[in-house]
This record gives sequence, C-alpha cells and structure tokens, in this order.
Amino acid sequence: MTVCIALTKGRLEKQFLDFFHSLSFDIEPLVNKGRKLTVQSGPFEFIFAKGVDVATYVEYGIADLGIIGEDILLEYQPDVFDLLPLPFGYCRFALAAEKNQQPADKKRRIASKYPNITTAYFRKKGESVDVVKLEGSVELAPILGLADAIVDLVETGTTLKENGLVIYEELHRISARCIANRSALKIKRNELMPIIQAFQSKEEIK
Ligand SMILES: Nc1ncnc2c1ncn2[C@@H]1O[C@H](COP(=O)(O)OP(=O)(O)OP(=O)(O)O)[C@@H](O)[C@H]1O
Ligand SMILES: O=P(O)(O)OC[C@H]1O[C@H](OP(=O)(O)OP(=O)(O)O)[C@H](O)[C@@H]1O
Repeated sequence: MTVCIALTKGRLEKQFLDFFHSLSFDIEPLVNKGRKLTVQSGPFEFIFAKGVDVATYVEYGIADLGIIGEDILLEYQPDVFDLLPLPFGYCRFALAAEKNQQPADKKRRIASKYPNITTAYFRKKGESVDVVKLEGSVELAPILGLADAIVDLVETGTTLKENGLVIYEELHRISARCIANRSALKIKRNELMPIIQAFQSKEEIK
C-alpha cells in the first residue's frame, strides 16, 4: 500500500528533504520534481501544499502523514493525530513592537497572521485587545501605525531588527511536527510504523 505524505511547501520543504535524506531515504525524485505537486517515490506518494492545507489533506485522509509547522496546529487545531516533533523548522512566537513603547492608555491593537493564538495569549494575560489579521509582512503594522504591536514568528530576529522592532515577550518555541490521519494510523499501521520510527530516531528538540 502506498503511503501518502503531505509536505508543507517553502521553507519546511527544503529542511524536510535534508532530514529525509539523512535517514537514507531516496529524495532524488523530490529534488527534481519541477513544478509538479504530486511525486511518486518508491512506496511513497508526496503531495506539496501550504501548511494549513497539509492539515486539511491529513484530516480528510487524503494524506496519511503530514509535515507541518506547529504554528499551524496551534492556530487551526485540525482534527489530526499530532505524532512527534521533528528536528527542524525551529522558531518562536514573540510579541514585538517599536522600541521604547509607552504603556498604552487605551485598548491595544495587535496585528498577527495568528489571530487565535494572539487572542488566547492576551486572554490568559487578562488584557483585552483588538486583534487585526494580516496575511504576511506583519512587521509593517506597527511601523505604519496599523497596530501597537505584533505577534509573529521569529527565527533569526533579522526581520524585526531591520524594521526597528524589538521583542517584548516570548510565547512558545516551536518546530516542525509530523501529523497523521487518525484512521490511517490503524489501517496502515504496518506501513506507517517504520517511517515513524525512522523519524523518531532523529527526534531531538533544541
Ligand atoms: N522565519 C521562520 N523561521 C523558521 N521557520 C519558520 C519561519 N517562518 C515560518 N516558519 C515555519 O515554516 C512554516 C512555513 O512557513 P512559510 O513562510 O514557508 O509558509 P507560509 O507561512 O505559508 O508563507 P507563504 O505565504 O510565504 O508561503 C510555518 O508554518 C512555520 O512553522
Ligand atoms: O526572524 P527572522 O529570521 O527574520 O524570520 C521571521 C520572519 O519570517 C516569517 O515571515 P516570512 O518570511 O514567512 O514572510 P511573511 O511575512 O510573508 O509571512 C515571519 O513571519 C517573520 O516575518
């Protein structure tokens, strides 16, 4: 039986291929896939999608396994089995704003690609804020006066620094994760277990 693995396109794709290669799996068909969105490689079928869609393909059982950022799981809470952390895709959520921000005398407006994570974070702190959803370049929001602060992913800190923003608080540290369709874990157990065990053999979180 073929095992279908959904991969998040973009930054996680390259890191997954290096990881998969380090486990001695053949990645040649994946490296040379051109613009194809599905690739057959030995017993695997790979599909390439945006992170949130990886969760959807796994939830609906089109893909058996998915490689996805933990940010997507926290934000969208898809109905999938969260199997294990993977040793790449390391970054962290942070609350950031312009340097020397004065304490707010009115309700703050916070911009983020992750409105649910942002809302939950401020609820826990007991601060009532307005959350504005953006799709990217979130660092623009405080610079242009759309928001007082942002909740976003930070890896090297370069984007914040080059846009004059600083971290006020760190939220979660995250990594890539391997998720599975709940039924596939039972029905395709024999096919999935060796892959999961191979992934686990390299599992280490920074
Ligand atoms: N700066 C970063 N450093 C490390 N990992 C990151 C960073 N930004 C995002 N990630 C992780 O990589 C995953 C994919 O991010 P990526 O930016 O490639 O796709 P995206 O968020 O869908 O953006 P785009 O719309 O540009 O495709 C995210 O879900 C997150 O887990
Ligand atoms: O700390 P750094 O290493 O600078 O990385 C952080 C940046 O990377 C991500 O953006 P991405 O590149 O995905 O672009 P986007 O703003 O369009 O989402 C994230 O949203 C930050 O903007």
